[in-house]
Amino acid sequence: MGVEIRVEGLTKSFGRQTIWQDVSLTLPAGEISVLLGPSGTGKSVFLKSLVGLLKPDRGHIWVGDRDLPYLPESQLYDTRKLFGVLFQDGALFGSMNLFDNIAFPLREHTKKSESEVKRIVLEKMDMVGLLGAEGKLPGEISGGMKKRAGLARALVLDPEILLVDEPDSGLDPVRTAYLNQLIVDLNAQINATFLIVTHDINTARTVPDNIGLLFRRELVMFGPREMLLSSEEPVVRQFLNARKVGPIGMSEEKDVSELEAEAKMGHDPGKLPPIPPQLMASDGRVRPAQHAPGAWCAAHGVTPPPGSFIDDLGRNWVEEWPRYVASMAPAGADHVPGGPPPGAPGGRYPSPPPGQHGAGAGY
Ligand SMILES: Nc1ncnc2c1ncn2[C@@H]1O[C@H](COP(=O)(O)OP(=O)(O)OP(=O)(O)O)[C@@H](O)[C@H]1O
Repeated sequence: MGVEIRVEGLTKSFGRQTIWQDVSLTLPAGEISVLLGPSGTGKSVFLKSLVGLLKPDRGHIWVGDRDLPYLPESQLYDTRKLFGVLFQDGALFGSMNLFDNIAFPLREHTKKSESEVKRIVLEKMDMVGLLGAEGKLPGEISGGMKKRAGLARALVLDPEILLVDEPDSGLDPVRTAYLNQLIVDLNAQINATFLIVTHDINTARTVPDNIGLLFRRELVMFGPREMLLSSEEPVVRQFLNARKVGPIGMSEEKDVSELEAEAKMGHDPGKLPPIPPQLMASDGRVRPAQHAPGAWCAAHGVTPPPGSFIDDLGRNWVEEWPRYVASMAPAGADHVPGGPPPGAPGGRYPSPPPGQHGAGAGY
């Protein structure tokens, strides 16, 4: 199970430029969180601060009982091994083939034998669907393959925390959909704590357990996906619905006169769209940290927008969920007698741990 990361009052500036201030949030262990924000709001700076590549001006980053910004170099080095990071461009070495790129952290940070290195590299390449491409150079493969190679490299030290910076950058919508599925599948498999920075609204709406939004040098909101997707807060609503109406302007924020003009024109932000069902692991399993659809809304007395949690086949996943979970195999069994409920994704899923699925679990 991944570890929880607790960020308290974190502030970062470069010279006189404050990037963000007083950021506090908790990345729950094993859950997938997404960080959003207009360009330049410091999302990448936040990821780099989390992994200790940038030092904040003040505040705390608790990883277990270690406060990362204040660790002596030797402990920081150890703590960093808990993290796997996929940088925006994959950060692969151009002159090394994929095998050597992915093996790099193992050869650099462990004393494993070459046969052990080979076993681990091939296992991770298999996990991201790259088996057979070991000998290719980064310049010979597509953008999507580079991302997957970067992911395999981020996984070789079996991280407890996986940070992913813009997995969708430079990818077409279909490749983005495949990569999103891979991220959800990996979370189901390794159960680490994930934080993904993205601009892709579809990713933000369907993949994570939690969403955070940076704007005007602050973390506007961070919480369960359902909380943000049902929020009436203008910035959150504008961003998550990719609309022009709202406080975010062409170059960061609109001024008062622009907002007044918008109000005079009678522009209103419209109705909130339905909350889509969350993306499931491709074999249909419930991720250990996954919450029941509608659980946050039910626990907080929030009526989700009409049409929420209904999939393309018209099934309402709030109603479907107890049946879906109940039909799962008993712990240890591989297959569900009779298969999954009609139309449920995949046909093979393990029993979820107890206590994960009741309304309000974990909130
Ligand atoms: N090492 C650095 N030194 C000085 N300024 C920096 C440094 N790294 C980032 N910045 C500045 O911090 C701000 C935030 O950058 P960052 O890349 O984190 O934004 P972002 O939200 O990830 O943007 P995008 O969505 O466009 O990738 C920018 O103004 C950038 O120029």
